[in-house]
Amino acid sequence: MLSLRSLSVGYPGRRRRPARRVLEGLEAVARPGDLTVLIGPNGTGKSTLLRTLAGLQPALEGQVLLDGSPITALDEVERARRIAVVLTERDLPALLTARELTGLGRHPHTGFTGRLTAADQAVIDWALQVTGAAHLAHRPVTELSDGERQRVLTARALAQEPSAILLDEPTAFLDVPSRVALMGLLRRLARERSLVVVVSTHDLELALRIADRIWLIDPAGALHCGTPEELTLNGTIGASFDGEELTFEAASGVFVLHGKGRGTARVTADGTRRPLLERALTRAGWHPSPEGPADLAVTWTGEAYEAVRDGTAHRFTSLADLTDWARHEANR
Ligand SMILES: Nc1ncnc2c1ncn2[C@@H]1O[C@H](COP(=O)(O)OP(=O)(O)OP(=O)(O)O)[C@@H](O)[C@H]1O
Repeated sequence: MLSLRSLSVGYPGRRRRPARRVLEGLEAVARPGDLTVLIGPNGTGKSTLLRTLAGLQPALEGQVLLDGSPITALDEVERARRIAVVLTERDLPALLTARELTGLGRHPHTGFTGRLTAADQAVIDWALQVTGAAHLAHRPVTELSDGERQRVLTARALAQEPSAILLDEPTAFLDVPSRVALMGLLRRLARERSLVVVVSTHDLELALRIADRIWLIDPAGALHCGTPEELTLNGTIGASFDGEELTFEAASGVFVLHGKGRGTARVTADGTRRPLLERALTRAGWHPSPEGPADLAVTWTGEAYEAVRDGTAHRFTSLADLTDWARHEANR
């Protein structure tokens, strides 16, 4: 269990530079077996918090406890055995291959000689395999793409076989299927190995779908903890991320952009055509209104789209023509 007790994080003052207190009075718990996802707008302090949890920078106040012991009481080797961290590093040691870099994760376990046993090699193979980096094993790390490097850094953390793993935006450079796969892997590892996993991301939609627990830092610096559904239902997600032109729609779990001059649109269509039509009309500047009167009614007849606006019917055989027209009408 990783616990935050009255924790304040930030940067101490130096010479003429005043101290910068980024977050204060944090109370939270990340349980083994859970995927805990840290979200929050830019600059709210996610990286600062993760670095503090990893012991890479001192807390300004309060404590971080791992299984009840303050992390400041652990010596460096013990801390490296128990906590792995994946930061958004770009400067990696030159001349190392991806496999050698992953092997560095074994160092806290290899003792004085640093020699890797067959068991260590097996862990390294496993870590490269599960992160989808096995094919990169012999490539120099300095020649990897951003996404490839991210996989290898994650492999290094797994090779450490820690009890807690902290990752700062590990999905940032990954393509969409790989993002989902990595988050899925982290959740599986949390469950199977009873690991504490705390991962930050800007991918709110994925976070809300996959996290067991969310830690949300709001723009005022308060930390909210709960399941994705709790934080959605109590309005915390909306209050933190909604903007003038963007709303988080709880039911669909996606952000919706709304334009100016929007009216309501009712869609009649079967199957997946209906939500797709609603999405296309939303993009065109209309607000879907499943029931009741609407400014625009669109019906899929089986052959064409019939749109009724101000008592006049218009017929479109293609969705592109319908949305072009709807966009024009929305701005009329
Ligand atoms: N070395 C530093 N010294 C002083 N202030 C810093 C330092 N590093 C970051 N900050 C400030 O601390 C605040 C939090 O930064 P942090 O990088 O933790 O935010 P974040 O939530 O991870 O942001 P992002 O989503 O953009 O990655 C920001 O205002 C940032 O300017």
